[in-house]
Amino acid sequence: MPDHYMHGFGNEFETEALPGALPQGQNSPQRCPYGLYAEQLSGSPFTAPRSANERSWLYRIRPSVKHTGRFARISVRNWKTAPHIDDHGLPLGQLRWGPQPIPSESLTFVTGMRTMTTAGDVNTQTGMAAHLYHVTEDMTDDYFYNADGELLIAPQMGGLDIATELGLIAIGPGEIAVIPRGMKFKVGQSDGPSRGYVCENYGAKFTLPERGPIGANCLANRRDFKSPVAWYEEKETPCRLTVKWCGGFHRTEIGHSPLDVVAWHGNYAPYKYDLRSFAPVGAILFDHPDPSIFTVLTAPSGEAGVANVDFVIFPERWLVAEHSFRPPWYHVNIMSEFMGLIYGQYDAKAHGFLPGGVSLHNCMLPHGPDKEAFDKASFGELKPHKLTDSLAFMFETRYPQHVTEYGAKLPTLQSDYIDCWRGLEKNFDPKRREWTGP
Ligand SMILES: O=C(O)Cc1cc(O)ccc1O
Repeated sequence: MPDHYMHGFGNEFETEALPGALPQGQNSPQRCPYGLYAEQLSGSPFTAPRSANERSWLYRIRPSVKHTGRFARISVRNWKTAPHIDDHGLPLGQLRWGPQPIPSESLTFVTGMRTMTTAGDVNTQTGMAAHLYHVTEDMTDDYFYNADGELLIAPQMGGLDIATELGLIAIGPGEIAVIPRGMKFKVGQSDGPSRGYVCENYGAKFTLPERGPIGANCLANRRDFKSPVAWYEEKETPCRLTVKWCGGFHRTEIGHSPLDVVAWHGNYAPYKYDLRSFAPVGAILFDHPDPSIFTVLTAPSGEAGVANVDFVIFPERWLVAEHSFRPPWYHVNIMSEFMGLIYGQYDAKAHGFLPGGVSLHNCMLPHGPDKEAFDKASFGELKPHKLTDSLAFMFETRYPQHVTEYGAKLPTLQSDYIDCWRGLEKNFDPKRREWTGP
């Protein structure tokens, strides 16, 4: 199959599904080719600095005003939006959930969204929500857009075909897609039921982190991001468009597909990225560096170095550090960490943290390797070791993450999670500086 993507991050792309559909030399000609309508989709205010200014020009069969009619409010039960604090009574604690079985009921990407945590406030465009999704039904005539934020989608099981206004994106486990705020799309399954994780980012868009002294290469390289070429659906049959707006869901009935963009140019576009193309940089002599070295994408908050949300991965890599405790160290921090596992095992928790599961280490709650990982790392031979079959990730935000009622009541919540640290004993002996074991 030909690669129907254009490579690069934040590029100024140009693409047309019909030859000559893209107006030449101007954005808004008196009459567009093929009788198309010109429309600008702005992801930033007009006046945002050039480096953060994002907009695309869409040449479409009908303007978006024809893709919305009168709205009716609908309920999408388990998709919650910050500020949202449920009174479920779950006490403070480090939390972990096992994976959930794929439900037997019919669920689309929208109705199958289950919010685990919310943080910040959608009304001030700060914060995020962490969701789990289950898809068992395609959104054939159902379309959706999210005015509340962009969606970072990370399948854990089964693939997704995402048809967006700007083109088609296919992703599977190990890949992510990011759908910008305000972009219409629908989701189908590519190989049976799918489940995975979503970060809904209410804040400034995800961008690539600065590399500082690392230089011009490694981590997530721009060329590995892919945006789709133009594609359109000319469908003149009843369709529904659902809009999520400040936490509410609103539906409108239309007589055609809203995915009718025949050509587009600009830098406000959906994209996909294969997490296995991330080039990790790490400790090649000693110690365990801060996990920020594995930041794939960061959504800044306006305060330097303080992310609205970071998307961090823990990929396959070589562990070579000498005389060092190699797994994550014990940690108490201001940021709130939602973690998921796409496949394999995570080195700080070989058991209990399972693919499709979740752990939540909220603001200023201690966490770190379990007893088993501590013992292995403290007494294992420190020869070079390749960490294989492992892909975990973290949505890390400056805002505390509030667990929803749904998350609090899930039967997969592991009430014994705290016990993974129970076996950590007092080893301190003021008379013995060299500690060789219990
Ligand atoms: O395992 C975790 O919970 C996340 C984590 C990873 C790491 O490399 C260092 C600290 C940390 O909290």
